[in-house]
Amino acid sequence: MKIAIGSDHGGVGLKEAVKEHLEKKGYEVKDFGTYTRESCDYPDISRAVAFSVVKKESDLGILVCGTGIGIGIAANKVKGIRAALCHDTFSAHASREHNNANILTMGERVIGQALALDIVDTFLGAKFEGGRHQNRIDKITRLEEENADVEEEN
Ligand SMILES: O=C(CO)[C@H](O)[C@H](O)COP(=O)(O)O
Repeated sequence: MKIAIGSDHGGVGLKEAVKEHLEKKGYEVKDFGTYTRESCDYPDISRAVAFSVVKKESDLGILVCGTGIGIGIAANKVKGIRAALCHDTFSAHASREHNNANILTMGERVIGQALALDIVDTFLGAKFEGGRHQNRIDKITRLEEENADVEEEN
């Protein structure tokens, strides 16, 4: 399985830990940066990881910033992305099983590394259940189309 990862300066420590963890487990990891604590803008990283996922170059993505919030908000602007902020394992498996999330986001300034790695394992190990949840995902997808219609009207 190919996993795209990325972070801003506020999440680079946890991103590096996630990368090492995944590589040890045999995942193919595509790292979109950043690589240092030098300040950068998280939407640039969201864009790179989200595009890798929607273009199917990667199966799933993992994004880390200080809180996990901004980097997820930006990723969710990309059509086809369902980024889920998870700081507990219940949310991590539910985000896959119910929401078919394709990007996990976390905040390095919020949770410890051991919990974060459990969340990563839980997210990657869970599967979308389909059924009634597929109808809801289809409605989310239709919202993206409606947004495009609104843009055309203006
Ligand atoms: O969590 C974040 C976005 O949601 C960023 O990591 C955070 O805003 C960066 O802050 P600063 O520039 O003060 O280091």
